[in-house]
Amino acid sequence: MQKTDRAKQGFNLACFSAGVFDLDGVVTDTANVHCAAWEQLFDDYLRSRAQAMGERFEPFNASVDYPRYVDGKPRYQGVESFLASRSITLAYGSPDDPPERETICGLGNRKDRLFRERLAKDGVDVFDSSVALIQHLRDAGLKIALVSSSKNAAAVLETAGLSHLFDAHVDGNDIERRKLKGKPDSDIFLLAASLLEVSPSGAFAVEDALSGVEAARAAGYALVVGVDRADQRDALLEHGADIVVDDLGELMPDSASSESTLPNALVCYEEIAHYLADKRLVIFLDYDGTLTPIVDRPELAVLSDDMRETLGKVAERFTVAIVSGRDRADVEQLVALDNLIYAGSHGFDIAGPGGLHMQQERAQEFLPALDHAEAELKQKLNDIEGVIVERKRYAIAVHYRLVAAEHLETIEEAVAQAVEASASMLRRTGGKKIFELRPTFPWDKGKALNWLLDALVRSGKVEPSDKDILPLYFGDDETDEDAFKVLREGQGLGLLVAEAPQPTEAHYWLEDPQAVGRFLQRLCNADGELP
Ligand SMILES: O=P(O)(O)OC[C@H]1O[C@H](O[C@H]2O[C@H](CO)[C@@H](O)[C@H](O)[C@H]2O)[C@H](O)[C@@H](O)[C@@H]1O
Repeated sequence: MQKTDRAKQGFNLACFSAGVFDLDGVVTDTANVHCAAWEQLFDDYLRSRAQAMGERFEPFNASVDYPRYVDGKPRYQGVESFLASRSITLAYGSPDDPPERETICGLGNRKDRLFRERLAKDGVDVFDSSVALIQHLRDAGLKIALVSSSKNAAAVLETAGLSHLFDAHVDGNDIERRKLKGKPDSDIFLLAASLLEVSPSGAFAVEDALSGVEAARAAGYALVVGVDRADQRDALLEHGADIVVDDLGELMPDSASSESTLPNALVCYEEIAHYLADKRLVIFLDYDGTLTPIVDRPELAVLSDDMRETLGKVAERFTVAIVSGRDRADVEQLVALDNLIYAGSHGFDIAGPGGLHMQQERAQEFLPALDHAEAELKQKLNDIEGVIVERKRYAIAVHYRLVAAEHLETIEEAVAQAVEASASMLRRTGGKKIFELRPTFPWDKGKALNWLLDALVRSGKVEPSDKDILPLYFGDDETDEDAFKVLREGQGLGLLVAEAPQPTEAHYWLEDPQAVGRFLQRLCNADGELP
């Protein structure tokens, strides 16, 4: 599925009370006009300086210097920051300095003259999809503010005929008048929220500049949307964006499907956190596809150091159980944290701190059937390139991710025959490019989750005191649906990890393991009671 569809289906900005939009590069296509003006200013200046000093002229690099030193910052701050990167120090001067004066303010004013000349010549191009989204959100009752470091923001809006879209403005003139700090400081985002009379924790912010997403994140906005106009998706995420889109049209709800879409857990974090506030959380996490991305071979699914650190922090605050289709010993070794509970083989084998232990006794009865099926499958599938027959204590996974499509039928047939030959001891289940043979004994991740909750209460590890115990289960695969179903029928929240919302028993979705990490970090960073 295309990235566009993914975002469109999952994020409902209308669930916030307000939104704050940057101008240049988000609403109007003026970031490139700014960039061109900066380039002209610095190239002229650096060239004449190099000539005067007999040095080599090294031009402004629009794709590196603009995002790093200038984009999103107030004019004089941008001049200072770029010149510092070239080890050039100039007197600050005064905002009244004429454009010809060699001061920070003089150069800033020169850039402004160049920008205005370009604007007068070329006019303002508008991102129609951004305007349509803002109009839609206004119609849905949201308050909308504009934040811009530019002193030209009002002029740009006026020229584009867009002033009516915003309930409040904060721009470069406010920064100067109120002595605010520019982006990446949080000042102007905090001011925008206060002008709208909302808390940043109930609002979202939209930015295309690295300094901008950083500023919005620092101000505590519930959701920071990065708009990637310059091929810098990863950098936007690193600087604080929760999600990144190429175009704001991706966030426009599709009237045909919006009612049936699953809400995104990061977008609705505040809503979830309020619900969790007076509960005692127990956190269940699947491994493959949830804590690690899906990769070609099982042994390559290695937990990142960041995720391990996050899990460690979560476990300091909440009870955490890893519930995996893998063998318990395997997943224990991959996660390598000793204060967690591990449930392996889809919950057939459970162990945790304080002597917690359970192995389905009846599972032993299925071992001969599994041994037999393993031998049969290995023998039949031996010649098919790419097949992996992964024997686990209480299951066999037949992986076909690396197999050419023409062999799939043969594999499926061999699996069906192995099930048939097991005389009702084994059943086939599915997963991500795997067929699994599992005992017909009625046990799955959902039943394991219930068993664990009871065991935790019995052992006193989780006290059913004044707070309700609330399980949160994160999973990405078919076998996790058993757990989601238990939560939907009882209490708790299921969070599906998937590229896009899909039919599920889960309550929310998260895009990938990185989003799971971000959600967990927010949970464990929340002060005192959640949120
Ligand atoms: O319950 P889980 O912890 O999610 O385990 C489910 C299966 O995960 C593994 O297979 C899956 O991940 C592999 C590595 O990314 C991938 O190559 C494979 O296609 C996926 O199905 C694991 O190997 C299985 O044993 C688990 O049952």
